[in-house]
Amino acid sequence: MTEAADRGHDNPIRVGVLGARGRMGAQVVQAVESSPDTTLVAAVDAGDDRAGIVDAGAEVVVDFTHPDAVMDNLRFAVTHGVHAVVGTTGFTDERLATVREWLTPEPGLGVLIAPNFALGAVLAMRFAEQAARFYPACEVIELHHDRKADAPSGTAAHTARLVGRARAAAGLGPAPDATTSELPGARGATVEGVRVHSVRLPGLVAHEEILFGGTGETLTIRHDSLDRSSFMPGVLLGVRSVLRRPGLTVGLENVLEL
Ligand SMILES: NC(=O)C1=CN([C@@H]2O[C@H](COP(=O)(O)OP(=O)(O)OC[C@H]3O[C@@H](n4cnc5c(N)ncnc54)[C@H](OP(=O)(O)O)[C@@H]3O)[C@@H](O)[C@H]2O)C=CC1
Ligand SMILES: O=C(O)C1=N[C@H](C(=O)O)C[C@H](O)C1
Repeated sequence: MTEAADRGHDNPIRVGVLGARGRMGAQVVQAVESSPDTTLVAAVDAGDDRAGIVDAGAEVVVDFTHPDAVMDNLRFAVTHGVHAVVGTTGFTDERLATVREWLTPEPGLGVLIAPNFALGAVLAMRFAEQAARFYPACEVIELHHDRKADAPSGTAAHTARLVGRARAAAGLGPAPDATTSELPGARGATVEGVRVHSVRLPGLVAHEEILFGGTGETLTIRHDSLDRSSFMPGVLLGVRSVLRRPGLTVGLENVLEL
C-alpha cells in the first residue's frame, strides 16, 4: 500500500497554500478543503506572514504566486523542512540547479515543480516529444487570458525544450525557414531552436498548440484548459506524491509515470 493510500480523513495531509487569494490559489484552497485526505492549515498571500505555514505544522506547501516570488518561498519551505508542490512559472535550468543545491542537505524532503498540472497538457507535451523526431519543423502557439504575467507560458517553454532536445537527439538541424525580412517579434521567441508564439485575450484560460510540418502534411496537438478546475486533480496528486518523492521532481509526467 502506498503512503498516499494511508492518509485518510482521520490523518489528512496538512497543507499550506501560498498565493491563496490568487486565481489558482483560491481554487487550490477549495480543492484541499474538499478532499478527504488533505486539510488546509494555512492560507497565505502577498503581505501575509508566511511563518504561519510553519506555525500551523504544514507538511506540504503549494505555491501559485509569481515568478519573482517563488524562489524565496521555496527556499523558505526547504529551510523549514516543508515539502513543496510548485505550479508557479519562471523555472530556468539555473533555478532548478539552485533548488537541487538547497535540497542536498535535506535528503528526506521532496519538491515537485510542474509547469502544468492538467492531465491533457502533460499528455500533449509527451506526445509532442514523441512526434518531434519525425518532422523537420515544429512551432508552438500558447494562448492565455489577458491577466497572465509571463510570456511565453511555462508550459510552452517546457514543451519547446522537450521538442528541441528530442530534435537534437535525432540529429535534426534547424527547421526550414526562408524568412529574410520580418517585423521584430513576427516569428515569435526561440526556445531550444523551437519558435514559440504567445496570444493574450480576455475569455481564454490556458491553451496550447504544437504544430508539426512535414512532406505534404501537418500534425497539430492541441490542449485546452477551459476552467482552472482542470489543474486540481494534478495538484492533489502532487500533494499526495511529494511526501514519498525525496529530492526535486520536475514535471507531473514523472508522477504519472508516463
Ligand atoms: N502549473 C500549473 O498548472 C499552473 C501554473 N500557473 C502559474 O501560477 C502562477 C500564479 O497564477 P495565477 O493564480 O493566475 O496568478 P494570480 O496573480 O491570480 O495569483 C497569484 C497570487 O499570489 C500572490 N503573491 C504574490 N507574491 C506572493 C508571495 N511572495 N507570497 C504569497 N503570495 C504572493 C498574489 O498577490 P498580489 O496579486 O497582491 O501580488 C496573488 O494573490 C503563475 O506563475 C502561473 O503561470 C497557473 C495556472 C496553472
Ligand atoms: O498563468 C496561467 O494561467 C497558466 N500558467 C501556466 C503556464 O505558464 O504554463 C500553466 C497554464 O498554462 C496556465
